[in-house]
Amino acid sequence: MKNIGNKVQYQIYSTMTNPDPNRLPISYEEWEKQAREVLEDGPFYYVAGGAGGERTMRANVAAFEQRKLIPRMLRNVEERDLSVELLGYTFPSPILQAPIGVQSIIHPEGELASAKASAEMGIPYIASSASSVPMEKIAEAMEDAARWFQLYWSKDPDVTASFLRRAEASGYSAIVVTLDTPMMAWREDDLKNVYLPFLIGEGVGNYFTDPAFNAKLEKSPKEDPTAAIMYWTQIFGNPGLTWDDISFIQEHTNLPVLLKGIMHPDDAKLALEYGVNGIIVSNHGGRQVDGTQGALDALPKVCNVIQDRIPVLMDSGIRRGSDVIKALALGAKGVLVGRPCMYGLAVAGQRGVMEVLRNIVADLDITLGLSGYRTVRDIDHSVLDQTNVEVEQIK
Ligand SMILES: Cc1cc2nc3c(=O)[nH]c(=O)nc-3n(C[C@H](O)[C@H](O)[C@H](O)COP(=O)(O)O)c2cc1C
Ligand SMILES: O=C(O)C(=O)c1ccccc1
Repeated sequence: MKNIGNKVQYQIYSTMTNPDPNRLPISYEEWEKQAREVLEDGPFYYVAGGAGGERTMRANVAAFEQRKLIPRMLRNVEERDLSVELLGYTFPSPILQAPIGVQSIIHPEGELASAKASAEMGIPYIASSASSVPMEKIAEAMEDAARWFQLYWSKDPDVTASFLRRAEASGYSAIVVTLDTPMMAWREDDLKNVYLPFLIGEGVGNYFTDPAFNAKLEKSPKEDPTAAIMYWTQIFGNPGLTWDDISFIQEHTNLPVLLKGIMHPDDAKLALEYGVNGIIVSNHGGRQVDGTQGALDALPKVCNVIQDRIPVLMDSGIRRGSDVIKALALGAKGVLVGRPCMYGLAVAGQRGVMEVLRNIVADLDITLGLSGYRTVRDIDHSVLDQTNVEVEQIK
């Protein structure tokens, strides 16, 4: 993706004399607005909403607003390179697609469209345990493109072990264990709309095709979907887990294990002690605990603990190129993009997700150069204004 920003800008401006009648939005706000127009209340608020009074969602955005970049001049930024190395793989940019379940409520092609968009762009795709279609179908659609599997750690250990086996067998190259969702949060929009997609059999593609899951049912999910959904609600999450259980995951996979949902520096310390291969600083896009710190604000202390021993990624609030730069400046090695991709999916399926990703990457490339950097690896906290922030947090 060398100088991709200039190429995308040129491509867009070159339609000036011959406008494209099917033009898609550019800004995050416009994508969200158009998604609102095409989705019913239930699905739209399921995606757009957060936990409680949405204070965490606002804190995520505010954290990016509060940090300020100070660009550097005259540093030859003619040839830029966005590539990064993560867990021994080289990726074209530090951007990954966040794991998002139940995409059938957003677009009929769901995960197959978003996964193909990722494959086309070379952007790693993190498939959710709660995908509408089984992980093998996503893998097939992506051919040999980079993909990780996000595990919802089931209360049924046979299901967990089976998911790990299936992910390895279908070519996923890392396991992302999401720790912040052992149960669904108090989500006011969904309660108001009386909307929970799983209860109507959406987002259970991996479970209903799983031999370990089906072995626990008297009748197959096809014969008795209600009983299968009931069993799913019992085993989906496990609030009883502790750090000592991490060994179960490590014993059941040869893939690198990343923990998603780490916010506290003491949990970062535990992640190191328990020998995981990476962490993702995240508050789940403000969908789990209302009133937490913005995820960006949790990064410096976490990175201080980790000291580059394992990669730290982050998500929750990434909307534009400059957000990516701020996250990298505070120690992240990569970032996950969530809702923006889903608004792209709602508005225009695979093409929509591709354009959302392409535009964030293009914006990142241009903003990187204009800030005085040729590669994302060169970014550090010196690009940030240190006034009015807790300087001691930034190392
Ligand atoms: C509709 C929706 C479904 C999600 N499903 C999952 C999931 O299945 N697994 C998971 O680990 N995170 C899930 N997330 C959280 C995302 O992976 C990510 O942490 C979050 O969206 C990042 O914040 P952002 O939307 O502000 O970019 C979901 C988020 C949304 C919006
Ligand atoms: O809605 C979510 O945020 C989420 O993570 C989830 C949880 C279970 C199934 C699907 C998505």
